[in-house]
Amino acid sequence: MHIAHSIADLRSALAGRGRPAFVPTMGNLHDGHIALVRQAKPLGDVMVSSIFVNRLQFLPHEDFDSYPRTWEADCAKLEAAGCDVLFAPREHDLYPEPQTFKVHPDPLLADILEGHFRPGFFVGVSTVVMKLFACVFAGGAGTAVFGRKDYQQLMVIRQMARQFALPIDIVAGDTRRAEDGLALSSRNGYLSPTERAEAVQLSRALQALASAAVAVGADLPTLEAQAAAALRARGWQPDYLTVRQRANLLAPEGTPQAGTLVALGAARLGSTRLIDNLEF
Ligand SMILES: Nc1ncnc2c1ncn2[C@@H]1O[C@H](COP(=O)(O)OP(=O)(O)OP(=O)(O)O)[C@@H](O)[C@H]1O
Ligand SMILES: CC(C)(CO)[C@@H](O)C(=O)[O-]
Ligand code: BAL
Repeated sequence: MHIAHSIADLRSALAGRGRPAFVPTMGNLHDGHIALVRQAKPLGDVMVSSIFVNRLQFLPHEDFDSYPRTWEADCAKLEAAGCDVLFAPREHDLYPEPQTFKVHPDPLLADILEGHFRPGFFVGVSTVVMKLFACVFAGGAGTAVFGRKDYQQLMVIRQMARQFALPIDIVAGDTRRAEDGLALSSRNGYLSPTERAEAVQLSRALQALASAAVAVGADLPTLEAQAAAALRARGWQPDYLTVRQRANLLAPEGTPQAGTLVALGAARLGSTRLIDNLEF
């Protein structure tokens, strides 16, 4: 596996290697990331991953400084999974001057849910992903794989690729879970043992919300409030638990078609903020 820290080194490592299949990450890799790498590998001629903790997508009070950085273990996992080129720029390699040009996604999609509770988050994500794409796909077309766990992020990136006519196929990877059902996430490492045992309740709450939502005469706002109250009673601080249309993340209107909805949730357990979702 070739490790490139600079854009110039990345481009020379990729020159003449064909179409990249790309998996961007913030490192501290777990089996969810590695599943994306394995899924991406046959989708291109050269498998590229990136590790970059992107300051632009963190609010000042968030965990940019404490975000887990596990460089040696990450390299070993990527190499074992068949990654050909790892792009790991330092901050000044990717942002040699202040990034004043930014990608501003559609507020209808990006200022709700995650974007409401993390203002500016999707500007930071879209900007860095556009820049990573410019670095990795300099030679032309390819494929990039993103996890469904970050459901809204996947939708924002898809819309960005479509509206900018980027020659990049955006492919979704399923959410990998621990045995108890907790979605794997780098931030799970912040949980105490007691919190870790409790953490699966977020996905259970989404399952219960989804089941209740399909009952005849279900009143979604009431069910959503009840789902949040049930988590609050267990010691969580929910940001949202909600049922939305998969197509646009807006609230469903009328009687939705089967298989068009998604339950999404974000909640804090102690100081750890977790997200999850369930299509139904
Ligand atoms: N459990 C998972 N299964 C599949 N893909 C995942 C999973 N968790 C994260 N991903 C995907 O991996 C890519 C990189 O995500 P990231 O490095 O932020 O990991 P993360 O575990 O989600 O971290 P965080 O805890 O910071 O949200 C994203 O496309 C994300 O959706
Ligand atoms: C896509 C991404 C690598 C951009 O920093 C990040 O948001 C992530 O890891 O999901
Ligand atoms: N997993 C998406 C990146 C973030 O939470 O900052």
